Amino acid sequence: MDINYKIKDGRVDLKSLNSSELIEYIESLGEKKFRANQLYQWMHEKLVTNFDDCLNIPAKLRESLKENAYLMALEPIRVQTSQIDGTQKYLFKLYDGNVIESVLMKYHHGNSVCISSQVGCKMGCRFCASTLDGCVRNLTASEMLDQVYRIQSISGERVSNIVIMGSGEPMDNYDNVIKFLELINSEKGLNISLRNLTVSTCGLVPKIRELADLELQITLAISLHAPNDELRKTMMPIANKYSIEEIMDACRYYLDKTGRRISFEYSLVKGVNDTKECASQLIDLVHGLNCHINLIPVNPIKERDYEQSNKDAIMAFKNKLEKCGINVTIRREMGRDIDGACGQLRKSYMEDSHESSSND
Ligand SMILES: C[S@@+](CC[C@H](N)C(=O)[O-])C[C@H]1O[C@@H](n2cnc3c(N)ncnc32)[C@H](O)[C@@H]1O
Ligand code: SF4
Repeated sequence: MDINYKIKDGRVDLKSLNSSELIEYIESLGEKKFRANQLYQWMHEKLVTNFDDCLNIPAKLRESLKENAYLMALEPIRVQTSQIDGTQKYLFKLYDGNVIESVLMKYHHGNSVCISSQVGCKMGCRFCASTLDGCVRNLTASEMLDQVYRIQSISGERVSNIVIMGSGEPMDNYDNVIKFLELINSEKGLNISLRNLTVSTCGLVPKIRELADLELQITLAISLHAPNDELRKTMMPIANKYSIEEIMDACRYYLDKTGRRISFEYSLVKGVNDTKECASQLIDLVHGLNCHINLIPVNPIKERDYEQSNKDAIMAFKNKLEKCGINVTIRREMGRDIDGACGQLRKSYMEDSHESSSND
């Protein structure tokens, strides 16, 4: 696996190392293996953000770690809490000044965190705020982990589900995402079951197949949004590279390998993909596949002209699918009062800071 663990002034990104890599690193400093186990526990179980908080680590080793290694800790710069349902949106500053967003959603079955996988996104989907300024960089495994760790520490809420559905295309940052899955699932860390993890992709077919070969018990969510290639190309540039047929083949492969039901995300846009004809095509497309369809009333962004389908059209679409025995839900809008589509909080923060710096 080609992951660059060096970060910030060439120091080693300790939180991205699994326990055997950490042992190897600590032994390379001339220290005993049990120190690595202690350190792993401080980082991934006790969720410390500072070497000085690792109380049973000798001061000499702490100093050496400060010099040679880096303990990834995101800086929370804004937290918005919904008065309606308690959903919280977090803005975090990264070590290089970039900003990302994550969301904590509270459900009856537990707390779910939606994390970002990249700073921005290069995929260019027309409805999405995350892609408006392109992709700045991939997030490291430690930066993905720390979104969960910080949210759990700040909110005091135990996180049981994670969806990689924030800004970025996880399959475009494949190695770091796989490492994140390994670490978050680690028994020595938060030990979150892979069954409680969802990776959402716009459909990078070769990576879906690579992921299937790992036979992990995670849920694969496909951002489909259109039932035919012609329409999909108007909404998502990736449709020019991979056809829906190729995506469906990859989904069948994923299902064969993992036994996991596939999720499809379908954002309903008024007059674009919410017609009876689209519903019929979608029914034909998923016929016989063990899947679930999540209908999302599109969240309009000011930079684009897409409008949300009206309630009647959404219900008619859902009913048509249901009549054909398809598992379908309409995604509940979480945190409507603090809303903004995914990526919008970051975008408005960037615009505010740009404005205030140009007014200085
Ligand atoms: C932001 S993406 C991140 C994961 C991955 N890149 C993908 O496309 O699946 C997560 C989900 O949010 C959806 N999404 C993005 N912008 C949206 C908007 N304005 N309204 C509704 N859903 C949106 C995407 O289509 C996708 O299903
Ligand atoms: S929907 Fe996903 S793939 Fe498309 S631009 Fe947004 S983050 Fe990227």
